[in-house]
Amino acid sequence: MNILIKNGRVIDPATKTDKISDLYIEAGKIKEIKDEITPSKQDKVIDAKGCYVMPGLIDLHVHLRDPGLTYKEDIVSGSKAAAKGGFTTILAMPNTKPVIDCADRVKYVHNKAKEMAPIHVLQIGAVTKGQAGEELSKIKEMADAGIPAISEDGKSVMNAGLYKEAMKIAAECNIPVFAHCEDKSLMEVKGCVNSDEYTKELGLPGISNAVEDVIVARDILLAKEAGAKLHLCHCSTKDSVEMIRLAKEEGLDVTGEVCPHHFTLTSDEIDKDDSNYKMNPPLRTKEDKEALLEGLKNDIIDVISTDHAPHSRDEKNQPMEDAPFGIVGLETSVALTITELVEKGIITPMQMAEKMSYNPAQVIHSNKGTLKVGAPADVTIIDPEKEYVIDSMTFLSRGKNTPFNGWKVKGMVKATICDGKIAYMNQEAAKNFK
Ligand SMILES: NC(=O)N[C@@H](CC(=O)O)C(=O)O
Ligand SMILES: [Zn+2]
Ligand SMILES: [Zn+2]
Repeated sequence: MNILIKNGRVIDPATKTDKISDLYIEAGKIKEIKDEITPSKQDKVIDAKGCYVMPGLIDLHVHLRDPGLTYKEDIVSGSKAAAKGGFTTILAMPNTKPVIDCADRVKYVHNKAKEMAPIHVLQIGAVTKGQAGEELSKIKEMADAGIPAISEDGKSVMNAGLYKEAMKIAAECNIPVFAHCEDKSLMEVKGCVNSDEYTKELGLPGISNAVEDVIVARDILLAKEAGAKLHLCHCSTKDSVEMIRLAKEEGLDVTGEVCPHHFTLTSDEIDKDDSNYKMNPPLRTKEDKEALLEGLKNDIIDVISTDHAPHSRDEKNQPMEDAPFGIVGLETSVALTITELVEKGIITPMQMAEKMSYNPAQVIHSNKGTLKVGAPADVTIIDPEKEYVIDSMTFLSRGKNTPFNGWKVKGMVKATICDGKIAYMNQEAAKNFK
């Protein structure tokens, strides 16, 4: 099937293109971008007037919960939710049951995804066996099986010597290390929200900035000595941003990601009785959020990822202290990025394409994230003017745990095309789809 996308605003960071054009997809590849392309009879035509046409979005940080925790999500439900959210590639974190720490488990995810997912799913390998922090997992074997990165996400590897060994192996395999930065020994017992005046008033135990910051500092120093490429997950504090700035200034191979909830909400907006405001790291102060926004604006922060962390209703339906950390994000990320960042003039649409597609591709040394002629036809079409109200009941994800239910937002995914095939098409858009 050949697809002609008409009259869209084609935004491609790789070629520095930002122009109203037609884009033609043939045999799964980008064939041509021109002012005006005339469709032949058998072509599918998508009217993209008023829409961004971006390289397919890439989410470096997703929890698919498969294997073992599929009551929360699985590869099929998660990848369908991702396609609806505009993503053509997602990276799955290895904190499943069992943990993904050997090649066979990587292959299980890749094979199931190839068979059943509408988009590309890449499985990340754990740093240590069973994420127990004691013995390294089979990193080389997993690298041969195609992992794009290693990560202990959900926790930090507290044994710095062991972590440095892992970093050296990752460097040899030419894959990055994705770091979840958290020193649990620094947080209050049952810490569940940021440590500040407001949460103290609420009587909730806290997680201070240092819980994150000391490990960010450590991991940058370890990566420097190990010669590894380090990607810092879900940065939430102002000092994280500052340390990434310094690392970059020094020429280290360090990148940072921020999640929509951290650039949208602050700790003083937490509803004490709603654990959908509980995630790790926690919502921080206005000062931290400002630093994240500044980091996004001046490109210290390279990547916007979701940290999509689905949990069941029963699990989340517990008091703040007892509920698990995490919220879903695949189906709200584009709207929050447009509403909070693009509309407010913090980043340009070009920067949005960089942080949600081109830069994530660069982090994992992928040739995706571009609309160059000849590239695989992974394309996302977004209507930035479309206003709607977020309704978690319409999510394709099994997880409905979001603090953004009922929020009025702007920016809707119209279509997601993966390898030249329609992975998702918005109902309304489908009506005009010839
Ligand atoms: N972010 C979260 O709050 N939760 C994640 C773990 C993680 O990303 O650290 C999860 O797996 O549920
Ligand atoms: Zn994490
Ligand atoms: Zn995570």
